[in-house]
Amino acid sequence: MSAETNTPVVELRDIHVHHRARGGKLFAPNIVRAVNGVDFSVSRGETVGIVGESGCGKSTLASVLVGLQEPTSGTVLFRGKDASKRNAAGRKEFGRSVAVVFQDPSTALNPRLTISDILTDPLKIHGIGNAASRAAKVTDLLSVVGLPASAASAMPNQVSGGQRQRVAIARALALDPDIIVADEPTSALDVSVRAQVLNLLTDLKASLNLGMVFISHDIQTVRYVSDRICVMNAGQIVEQGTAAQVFENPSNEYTRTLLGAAPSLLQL
Ligand SMILES: Nc1ncnc2c1ncn2[C@@H]1O[C@H](COP(=O)(O)OP(=O)(O)OP(=O)(O)O)[C@@H](O)[C@H]1O
Repeated sequence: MSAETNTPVVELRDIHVHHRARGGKLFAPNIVRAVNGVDFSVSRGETVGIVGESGCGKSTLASVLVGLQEPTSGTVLFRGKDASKRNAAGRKEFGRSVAVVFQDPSTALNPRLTISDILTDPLKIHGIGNAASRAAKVTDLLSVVGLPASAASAMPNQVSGGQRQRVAIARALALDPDIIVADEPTSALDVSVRAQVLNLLTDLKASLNLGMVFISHDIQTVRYVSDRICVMNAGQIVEQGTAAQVFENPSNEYTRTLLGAAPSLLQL
């Protein structure tokens, strides 16, 4: 891990992601501008919230941030260097440094692997350690996310939804990342465990000095965890600032609409 806190680990410059949608014609396809000119950065030690309604491009932006999706145009910088110009080792380093936690742990975890195998896989893929050190790492990871060591031998469907999301978080931590991108990490969970998982993420971010990108449609949840908030609408970041700035003095009409429609943390 890098000790620097202020240099962005990932920086996006004028990112566009366009998808071909259904319909249209061969020479006149329907184009969805899922992300439409976004500048964004995240450093260690900060939580950046991305909030916006369903379909505004949050998940597409997340997949560019973690290197799963190539933008149609624009530049992704990883530790200050153009990620697209990195060699295989550099791309592997990107994958190691920026981890992702998806919305639904039931689909994000391989149901045929034990939890131990799920946590060991990233270490094997990156050639880290031997059998003994990996087993010790699994025990460590489980403890960090508040699960007993005995969970290692369980299958994902033998633990609760909240525990499964803890396993997904442990997997994200396996390679000692700089940044965790959490895409609606509590939305698929029972209301009763949402706050626990949210608190786990914020505690881990603080204790490990991680950078976190927290993506949600719920502006109150984003406010609870974020140092800085980006409001997204129709593929663009229409407002950004500290939680206080965005909540107390929103400059954009869309932000005011979101705030007006915001339910509350009671939904957690
Ligand atoms: N592979 C794809 N092909 C075509 N259109 C896509 C594709 N992926 C996303 N889109 C479209 O791009 C837009 C942005 O989608 P995206 O999933 O990034 O939004 P989101 O804010 O994360 O929404 P949600 O919270 O519902 O996932 C939507 O209109 C979506 O239908």
